Amino acid sequence: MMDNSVPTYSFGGFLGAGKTTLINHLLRQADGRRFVVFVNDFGALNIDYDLIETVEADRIALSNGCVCCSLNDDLVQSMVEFCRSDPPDAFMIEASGVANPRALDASLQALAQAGLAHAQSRVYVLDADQFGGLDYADTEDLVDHAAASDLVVVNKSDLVDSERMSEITALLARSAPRVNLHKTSYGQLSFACIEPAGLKVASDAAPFCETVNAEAFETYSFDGIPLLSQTRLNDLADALKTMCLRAKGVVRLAEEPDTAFQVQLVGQRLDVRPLEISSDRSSRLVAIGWLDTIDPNILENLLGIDPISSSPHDHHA
Ligand SMILES: Nc1nc2c(ncn2[C@@H]2O[C@H](COP(=O)(O)OP(=O)(O)OP(=O)(O)O)[C@@H](O)[C@H]2O)c(=O)[nH]1
Repeated sequence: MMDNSVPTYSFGGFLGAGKTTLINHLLRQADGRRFVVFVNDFGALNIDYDLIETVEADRIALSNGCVCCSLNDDLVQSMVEFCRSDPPDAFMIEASGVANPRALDASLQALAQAGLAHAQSRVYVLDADQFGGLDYADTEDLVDHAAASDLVVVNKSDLVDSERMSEITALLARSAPRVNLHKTSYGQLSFACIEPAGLKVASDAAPFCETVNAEAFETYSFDGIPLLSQTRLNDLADALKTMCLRAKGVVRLAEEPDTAFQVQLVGQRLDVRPLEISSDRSSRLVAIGWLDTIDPNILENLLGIDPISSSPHDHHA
């Protein structure tokens, strides 16, 4: 029975660590296999959905909640439907950047018992540049989440020197000795590395645990943003840097209205570049921060519209 069940790869990691980038890199190695990718964005708009490349993959968006709690049932139901009607070669689940990776374990165990799908490997992406920049308790959380995975991908190696990278890998080796480690830049990892056969260490089965700190975050989502001048975009970037942990979206500039630009902010690092994947969707932005750090009036004024939704994380464990 297990033979027919669909292998499932799950991807966790803090806001902006590089989960989507890694998944896209892995999808480019699909080699004829059909993947169904579940993308869970934190916020009412699923920006990642547009950023996942879909050469041979189906994308399913799970928005406005978190697979760690409120969306778990939606995810399981959708996986069951695929397994019964049109099973893919594999599932990939990108958890939102605020999810505890353990929260998927119970669902995957239930699907395995039903002979439908099973956890193939649990991948955790760590941002080498941001790691340690959060406060102590949050850094502990990341290490704890990493320890609950089979494989930790220490990403953004291009942004840190070798000494810093060695400190991070030494810390992980001490705190999470039973996970496999890979260092990457832009998620450039061979698919073979995430296969069980590619894992050198057999990790402990992580106990299911309901602790998530997701309610510590708030998010504001804006849809239908009018054309922005370059100056307005610069002011927006400055405001986001002071208030947010993470922002992402697609905007259009008055100076170049036919080009959609993707906006990516992780910590203080801002990246604005033309969107490679064509999108006819409206201009959108999601801003995520710690609770009570975002002033929505400032964003409303800069964007010229009200948020379509704002929420502290709606946490129902
Ligand atoms: N310099 C550098 N930037 C990277 C690397 N990997 C990803 N990025 C950039 O970091 C930003 C966030 O990457 P994503 O792949 O969207 O991160 P994510 O974990 O999916 O983000 P959330 O789902 O919002 O939590 C984007 O601007 C990426 O281009 C890397 O290795 N080096």
